[in-house]
Amino acid sequence: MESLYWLLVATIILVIFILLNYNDNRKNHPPGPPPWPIIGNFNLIGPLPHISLHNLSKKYGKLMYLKFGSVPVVVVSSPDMARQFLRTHDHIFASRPTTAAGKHTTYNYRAISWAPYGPYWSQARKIYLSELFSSKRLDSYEYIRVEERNIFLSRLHKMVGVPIVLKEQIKHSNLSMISRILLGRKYFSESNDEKEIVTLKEFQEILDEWILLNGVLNIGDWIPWMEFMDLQGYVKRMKAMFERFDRFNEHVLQDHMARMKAEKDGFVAKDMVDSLLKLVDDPDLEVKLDSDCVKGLTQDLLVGGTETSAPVIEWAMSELMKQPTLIKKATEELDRVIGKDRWVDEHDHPNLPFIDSVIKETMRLHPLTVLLAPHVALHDCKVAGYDIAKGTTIFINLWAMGRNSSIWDDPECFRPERFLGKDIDMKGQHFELLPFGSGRRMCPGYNLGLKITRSLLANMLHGFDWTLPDDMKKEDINMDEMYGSAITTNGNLLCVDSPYNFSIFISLIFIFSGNFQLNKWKQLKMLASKIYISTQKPLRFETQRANQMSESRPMLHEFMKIAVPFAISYPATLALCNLQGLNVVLVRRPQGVTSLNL
Ligand code: HEM
Repeated sequence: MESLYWLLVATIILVIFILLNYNDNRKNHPPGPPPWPIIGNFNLIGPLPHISLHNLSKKYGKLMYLKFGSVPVVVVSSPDMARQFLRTHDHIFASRPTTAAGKHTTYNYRAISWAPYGPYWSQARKIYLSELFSSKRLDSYEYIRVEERNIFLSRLHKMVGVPIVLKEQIKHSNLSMISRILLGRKYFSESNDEKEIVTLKEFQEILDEWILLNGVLNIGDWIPWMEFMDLQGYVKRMKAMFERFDRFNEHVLQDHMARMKAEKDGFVAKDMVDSLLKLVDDPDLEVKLDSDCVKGLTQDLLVGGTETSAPVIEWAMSELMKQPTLIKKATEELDRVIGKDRWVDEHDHPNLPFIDSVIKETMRLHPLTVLLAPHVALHDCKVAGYDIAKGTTIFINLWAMGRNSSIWDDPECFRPERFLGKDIDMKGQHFELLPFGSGRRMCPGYNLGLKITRSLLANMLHGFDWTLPDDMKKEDINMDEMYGSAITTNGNLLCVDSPYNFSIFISLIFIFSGNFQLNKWKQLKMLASKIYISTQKPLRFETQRANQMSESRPMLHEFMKIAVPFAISYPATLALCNLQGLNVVLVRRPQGVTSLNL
């Protein structure tokens, strides 16, 4: 009797499934595996979905049709098909699906990353372009990138010989850079002395959690009637993470609003939040902005600017450490083009084709967003003769495209030389390499992302030798992927070895007049640090008046903290100080001078 009951239930489910799929089955879909009732093809998707989909595409082809739960999904695994979706029919596929992440972690789709295609999204992209990503704006923030780059390099100097998790150091630098550009200053504390609303560690935890939760396959998004159960617990985590993120965003907003209120008509926008706030009452805007929009749009950039370059650089370094000959080639190029007496600047990048090829090769084998961000069809459409229904989610499998042997020779091998002399850029024009996507939804921050990535990677290679910790071999480098909206490694340990390249001398002249309150030792430390993080060019500071002196003191204190260990412990350093008037020359040579000469 009981078995008859279960047979009846199974038959009813089957009939409902057949009826629901009747219309669907009459369509000319791309090939794909047959779906199961309720779960669709979820049974074929493992913990790294891009790899499962890559394996399936070997059987079903470059355009593949699946069901994730009840949602139709098309997976694209070739450049010619990617072109169809991101260029030929871009206007149809420029929207995003509705997801729990969009609702619970981006102020109900007010951040543009999950915003549906439409007036709000297009207005926000225009604001981004004019306020942040235009060449003029990007140039105006170059000084911040240079300052933060130097602080990053000086932090590395301090860590000589100590195994570090590189990714964390780079994220720290990215976060500092992007916070200063967007928020005007860092709103997180880096040491116990500072009191901010979050510590660096807490803020990084929030961002990491955001990245993870915005990339997961949340069952409720695909099987809507199961949404309330939150089977994987992701929605609960989203809400908890968002509460912390919003507390931070709200604090930043209130801080900016207070200045705006205090300065009234004299208020001048100094950063992105200011610019957005000024637009809140703009009657000319097609879609009105409220404070959640300001927070959502700022949050998008904070995440995009912080959680992107770090994994790319970490992948690049992990690959390079496996092939030391590549590091040699990169440093030869840097020595030849940059020389040994300065850091690499942004305007040098066009002259560093090998470094550029390393970045392209990294993005080919380890694209950050392996399946791009999901796109969704706004209308029914035909692509390559197949029917694609309104509401279908499109995944462009960049990971599979990077491993396609009909496009790339020996695709599993990390070989930057393959890009040398080839006209393949990363700006969405060459569909075999789309790390930033292409078309309307392409990453708006690609230029900034590339500037930061190139600059940090080139200077890390230019300024330091890199080794693995003592007990580690090349084979032990962890290349396992951690899934999220950005794919990253587990965080390899690397050692910053000796500072590498600089046989140059640096001269620095401080001329102070008036009474200098700090003792001589502090002065020396200050100098050393200033010299240390300088761009290796002769540098001249003149401070004529006491008030100017006090203005520069906090900055000098900061330098001091950074450089003490370097100045006193680094053998190839000579500092000559004339402490009356503080006239200093510091010389560093790898094989030359061996003591710190006071
Ligand atoms: C190496 C660095 C970066 C990589 C590889 C990268 C990659 C991507 C990709 C693949 C997309 C999705 C494109 C699509 O849906 O077709 C995207 C979107 C986005 N990126 Fe980036 N990105 C980087 C840096 C940045 C930076 C520095 C920012 C901002 C400061 C940023 C902000 C955004 C935003 C706001 C979107 C959403 C755009 C939209 O939906 O219209 N990204 N990024």
